[in-house]
Amino acid sequence: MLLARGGGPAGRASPPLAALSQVLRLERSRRTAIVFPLQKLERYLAPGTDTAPFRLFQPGLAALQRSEALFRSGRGHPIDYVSSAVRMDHAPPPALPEVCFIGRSNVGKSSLIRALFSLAPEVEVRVSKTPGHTKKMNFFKVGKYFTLVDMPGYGYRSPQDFVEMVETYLQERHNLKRTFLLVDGVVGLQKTDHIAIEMLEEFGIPYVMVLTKIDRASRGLLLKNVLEIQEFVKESTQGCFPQLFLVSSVQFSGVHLIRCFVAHVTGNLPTVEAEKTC
Ligand SMILES: Nc1nc2c(ncn2[C@@H]2O[C@H](COP(=O)(O)OP(=O)(O)OP(=O)(O)O)[C@@H](O)[C@H]2O)c(=O)[nH]1
Ligand SMILES: [Mg+2]
Repeated sequence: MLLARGGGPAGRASPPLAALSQVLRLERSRRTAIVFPLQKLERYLAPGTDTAPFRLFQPGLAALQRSEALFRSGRGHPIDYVSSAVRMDHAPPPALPEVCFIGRSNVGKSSLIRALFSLAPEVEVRVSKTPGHTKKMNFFKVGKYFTLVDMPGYGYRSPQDFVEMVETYLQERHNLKRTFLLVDGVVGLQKTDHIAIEMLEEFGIPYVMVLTKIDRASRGLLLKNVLEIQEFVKESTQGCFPQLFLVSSVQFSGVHLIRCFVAHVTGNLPTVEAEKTC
């Protein structure tokens, strides 16, 4: 596997904590909060709470570093926006393993993708305060390893052809390895999220839930939402990975772990490494 090193072109600097080397300089507890935000919550749970799903995917430093290298552009390892599509026949050929990010308008899909790509500053990912900003499926190519798709949001001000566009994509995209369903960490699961979950379940598409904007939720609220969703996933879903992922695209918490999970599900990380613990 190619491990590209070095930064992108001069110009935009990477945000603090975008690179593991920056995180490793923090003291231990703060480091855990950034790399494994879900584990950080563990100590506030009542004794006897089932925390096994908190640690299903718990990569070691080598795996985290290997994944980060994939997300760092460099000579011989370009990371590029490829194209936007509203119809499947406009999508790029399904040549590489792919992951996509779906969720309600404004939940933070584009922001998370921007954070994932922060070590490739030449890649532009647009975010906006206004819901309904992303109107097309935006495809990004990470070297010769995988593609990543930023989807328009559902719910408020979603594009009219959303249902047709996204449903068709999910049903037809054979190289799709995992769907990341983003849920707002402050408000928890909403009615429209349940509709999306039903659709993923019905199509038999493997997915994983990501709680976003955790910097905005109090610890109590976050715990409540995490436990509720975890229970729901256990009792009512088949295709959802039992471990929730928590992210703040502003503070960078959870972003390194998602890079690693993307590398893992697209077959770019040896299984043994993904299973090793820190
Ligand atoms: N505090 C905080 N704000 C965030 C975070 N992620 C996104 N936001 C803000 O939420 C708003 C929406 O973010 P986007 O990333 O554009 O959301 P989206 O899901 O792509 O929205 P659509 O394209 O409209 O579907 C922006 O104002 C972001 O700055 C986060 O982790 N923390
Ligand atoms: Mg967007």
